[in-house]
Amino acid sequence: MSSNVTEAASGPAAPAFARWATPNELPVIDFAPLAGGNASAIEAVAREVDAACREIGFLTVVNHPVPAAQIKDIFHQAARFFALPEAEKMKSWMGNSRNFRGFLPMDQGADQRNFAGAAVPGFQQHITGEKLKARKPNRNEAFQVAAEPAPDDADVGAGTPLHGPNQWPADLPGFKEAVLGYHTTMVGFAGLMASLFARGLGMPADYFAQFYKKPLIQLRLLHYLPHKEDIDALEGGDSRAHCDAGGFTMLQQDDVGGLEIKSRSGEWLVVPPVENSFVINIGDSMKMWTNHRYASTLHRVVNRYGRERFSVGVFANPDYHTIIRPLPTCVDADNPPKFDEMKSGEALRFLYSRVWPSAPAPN
Ligand SMILES: O=C(O)CCC(=O)C(=O)O
Ligand SMILES: [Fe+2]
Repeated sequence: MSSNVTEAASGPAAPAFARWATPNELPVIDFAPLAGGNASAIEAVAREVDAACREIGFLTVVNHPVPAAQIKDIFHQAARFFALPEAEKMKSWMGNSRNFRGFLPMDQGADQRNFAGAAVPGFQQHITGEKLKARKPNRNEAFQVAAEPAPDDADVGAGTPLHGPNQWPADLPGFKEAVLGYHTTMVGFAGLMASLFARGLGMPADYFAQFYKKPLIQLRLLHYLPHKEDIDALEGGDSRAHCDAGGFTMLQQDDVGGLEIKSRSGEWLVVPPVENSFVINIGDSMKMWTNHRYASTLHRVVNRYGRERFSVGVFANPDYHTIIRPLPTCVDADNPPKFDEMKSGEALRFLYSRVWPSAPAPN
């Protein structure tokens, strides 16, 4: 694994069809100063994060609080799960869930009969209208979970969308515990990120906490085979390039590489794998919250590297009932509000039901 970005930036593997992002384009931000609790050091980190979010909406974080052993283990768990026979994996098929939990096989899309939720102007524009019809499913297999609800969960009882059970493989000892353990750790890290965003946006550090009380934070294990098709097929109307939908994403990719982000000038930049780092990116919900001050940047994965690739994404979505309105610090005479309000849960349902399979809702 590359030990630093400079090495990756000048490494021999730079593909001809895209190029490595440089640290100027994709900042590498050191979180070590946060550990000391020094107020001005925290502000300085928040300002760096803020600048990256305004500019490209992606950043690489080193010296983050997630234990290296836990990261190693989640990749181990992902490899165990995806190595199961297809029939075993299909026992936890996402299409059996109404909450978009479970196994998503390669190349599988949604069923139009399950489309739900309402479109919001400015949100998930890569799937609105005709673009959705031209879009092919992703060429990866995935396994998705969210928080495990308590037996007496009020939202599950009330039938609130996106709340419900996970689907676990029957015969994979320790898998459920490890995956939920990683989820719990990442909920903590998401809280830290949210406090940095709030500081950078001139809001109280705990501002977002009120919207992350029972957050719909998803964990997605991903497995990609080497890409054989013509790469140009990913560029046009049928691109699987996308902007993330929720607040922000916290990603682990292995040392294969393959995550590419579209620069403002229209170039595809490869995100260099940096050992023990997280890639953090802004999703459409945070773009909306910040009245488009923060960039939600188009990205895709193309595994051009001849070996299988694993990644683990954590999607920090707020509580279902969150109403997103432009933050007061992001609105002024030069930046009038770009929208009135957005119902977070319904907006996420709009996306999920269009890209993933689902069991039909009860009548
Ligand atoms: O696998 C990756 O590196 C990124 C995956 C991704 O963009 C997503 O699942 O939203
Ligand atoms: Fe993404």
